[in-house]
Amino acid sequence: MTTQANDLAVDVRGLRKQYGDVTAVDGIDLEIRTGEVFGLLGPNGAGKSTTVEILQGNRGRDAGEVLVLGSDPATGTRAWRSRVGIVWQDESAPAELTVGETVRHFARYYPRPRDPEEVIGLVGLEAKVDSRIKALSGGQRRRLDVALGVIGDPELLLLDEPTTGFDPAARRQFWDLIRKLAGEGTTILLTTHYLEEAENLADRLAIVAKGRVVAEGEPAALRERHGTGATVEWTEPDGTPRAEHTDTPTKVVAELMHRFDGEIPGLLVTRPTLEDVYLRLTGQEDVR
Ligand SMILES: Nc1ncnc2c1ncn2[C@@H]1O[C@H](COP(=O)(O)OP(=O)(O)OP(=O)(O)O)[C@@H](O)[C@H]1O
Repeated sequence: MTTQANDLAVDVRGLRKQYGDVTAVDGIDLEIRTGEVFGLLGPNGAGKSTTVEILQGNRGRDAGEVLVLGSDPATGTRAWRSRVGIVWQDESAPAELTVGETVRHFARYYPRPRDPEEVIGLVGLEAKVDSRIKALSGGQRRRLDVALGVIGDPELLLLDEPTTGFDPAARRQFWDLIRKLAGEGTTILLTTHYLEEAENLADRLAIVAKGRVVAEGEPAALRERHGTGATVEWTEPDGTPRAEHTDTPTKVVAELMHRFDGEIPGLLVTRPTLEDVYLRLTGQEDVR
């Protein structure tokens, strides 16, 4: 099936960005379909933030074609900007203002904003509407950042490492929020270091390493495609644990059955996890 150009919220071909001697983005292609949650997953320094900044129109590029909601971000108009929601890292909203004041204030920048009270509810900050920003926890602060990112009712939301520094409970609450926004039809691009986050949220993801996309697709399909073989583990009669990596696990198990003449002690057959695939593709196998 070919994707129509107008089904794409983001269409990137051959993107390159150099900082002096450092090649941050080395020929990235990306297609993000309207309505999907897309994860850009990769280790530190892979080029994720640079890519997102270029999509936001906040950073120039050295080469490549980039269309975001049909426009080149480098020449994006004010009307285009109002259709793209950006969740800034370390948003510098005035600390003395309350949550309610801040969201209502930002709403005035947009031609067709969402209702501020509804957005505060959406991000789960109803109880904090009269709290000053400086009194919010890190996770609540991040929710406010998302509220400011969606107050203009964007078609596309760009989130750069939205949950870095969250505790596990805050991360899960944040995932619910992203799913809610996706359920309303917002196209979402998020970058993350966390494989679990990408696997839980993303309809499709691209794994980036050293400025290149090394794999792309639905999480389950990536595991299928790149996670070859299986590991068969068992225990020998003298108690020695054994493991064999193989492309034909059924054959190995059949041979073991024959040798043991029935039950195989400690039998375990495992396929590579997406984490194994990710670590291999990003050249981090040794960290396990
Ligand atoms: N303003 C800059 N000036 C010089 N080099 C930069 C600049 N911004 C990023 N880089 C370099 O470009 C490369 C890619 O950085 P980038 O921040 O895009 O990666 P990232 O995948 O977002 O990493 P992280 O997960 O650590 O945020 C890195 O080597 C980084 O040091």
